[in-house]
Amino acid sequence: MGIIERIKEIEAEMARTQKNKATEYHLGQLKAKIAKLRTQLLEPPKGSSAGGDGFEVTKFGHGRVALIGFPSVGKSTLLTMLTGTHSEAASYEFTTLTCIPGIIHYNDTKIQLLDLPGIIEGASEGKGRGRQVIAVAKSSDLVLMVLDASKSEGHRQILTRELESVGLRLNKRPPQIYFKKKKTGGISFNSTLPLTHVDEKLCYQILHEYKIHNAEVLFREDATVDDLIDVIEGNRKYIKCVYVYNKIDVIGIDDVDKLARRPNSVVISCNLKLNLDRLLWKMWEEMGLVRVYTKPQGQQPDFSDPVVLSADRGGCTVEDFCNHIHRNLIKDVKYVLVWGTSARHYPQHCGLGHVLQDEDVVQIVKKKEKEEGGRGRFKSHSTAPARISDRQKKAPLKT
Ligand SMILES: Nc1nc2c(ncn2[C@@H]2O[C@H](COP(=O)(O)OP(=O)(O)OP(=O)(O)O)[C@@H](O)[C@H]2O)c(=O)[nH]1
Ligand SMILES: [K+]
Ligand SMILES: [Mg+2]
Repeated sequence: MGIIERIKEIEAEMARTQKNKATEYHLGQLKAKIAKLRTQLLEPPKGSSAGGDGFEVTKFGHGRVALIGFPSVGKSTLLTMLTGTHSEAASYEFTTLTCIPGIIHYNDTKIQLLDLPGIIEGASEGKGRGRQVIAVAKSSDLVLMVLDASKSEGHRQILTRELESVGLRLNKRPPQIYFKKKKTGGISFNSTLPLTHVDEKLCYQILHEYKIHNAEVLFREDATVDDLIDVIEGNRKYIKCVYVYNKIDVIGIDDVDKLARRPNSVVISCNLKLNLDRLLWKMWEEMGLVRVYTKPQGQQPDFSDPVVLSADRGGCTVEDFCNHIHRNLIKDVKYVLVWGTSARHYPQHCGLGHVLQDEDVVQIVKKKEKEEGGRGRFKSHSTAPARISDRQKKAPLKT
């Protein structure tokens, strides 16, 4: 029996099983069995080469965004509108067959947008090009789930399920469960609060299913069995997702209004060029990019060329910023001067641990500069940056 058939069989058994206190342990065990099989399913078949199907696109820019959706919802039309790169669009399904990259220039940053083939129910099991598409989604910083505003809401659920079943978690944070495998000592199970979904016995049973007999488990929130399995599997990918309802030109205003009010959703029409600026803004917000402008001593910063940091990718501290410029820079840094929203006063003298915010301006003061020149600390940074964003204007500038 193949893996997919085994998953189907266990799912059928779960559907047959009544949910109550007595069956809770059995159901938990079945869930763990399915999770293990799904992980097996994700492993590339032996002897298969990774290349050749047109899906390998090199990462480019400051972030990667993937367009995921059913066929003919308007993904390619959207890529063409936002990036200027042409991607074939047509009224028949599966027009797009590979991964097509484009670049969005926004707020002095470059964001890679990827057009992908449509996916259908069963994609996670290999239907269509589902597996490849989902692999690209996993490599992204943000998923734009494109939906046809005139079609049923069921599409969103089906897509979410497909992505979930291969370990993608949309708009969720990792469960607050500490889990560490040990060599000896048995299983220690603790929680910092009363638990309503999982007890010690259930936890043991799940761990047993994974043949784990020595481990430390600490629940820091009232997590579920599924959360526990996610933590044990350890290969889950937590990605932000914006739901993009396209084709609002073909539905009534009341329906548009309802969709627009859903969380993490943006309504657009590619045909009428409606609300695309709002979509870009939302995309930018969700990516959480932090632009930092470097100010050479005595000069103005180059406001067209920021160092772009992100909490998800490497962090936003002064140390991350320095490492971004040059890997050996850090040992020469004495302190930095910061102008911008992260600074309490302008300029603020900050150490390596200081967390920078979007549109901060940073001047690096090196150890030897001070020693060699013997210049006064305050004279050396006498020029304040000329362009300061509206948010930064709230505090006065030192010159
Ligand atoms: N009414 C309306 N039609 C649209 C809109 N955007 C795209 N379309 C049409 O929808 C059809 C499908 O568009 P595509 O961009 O090819 O859709 P896709 O999601 O890339 O499709 P596949 O590549 O086949 O998965 C085309 O006929 C588009 O002209 C829109 O805002 N409103
Ligand atoms: K199409
Ligand atoms: Mg397409």
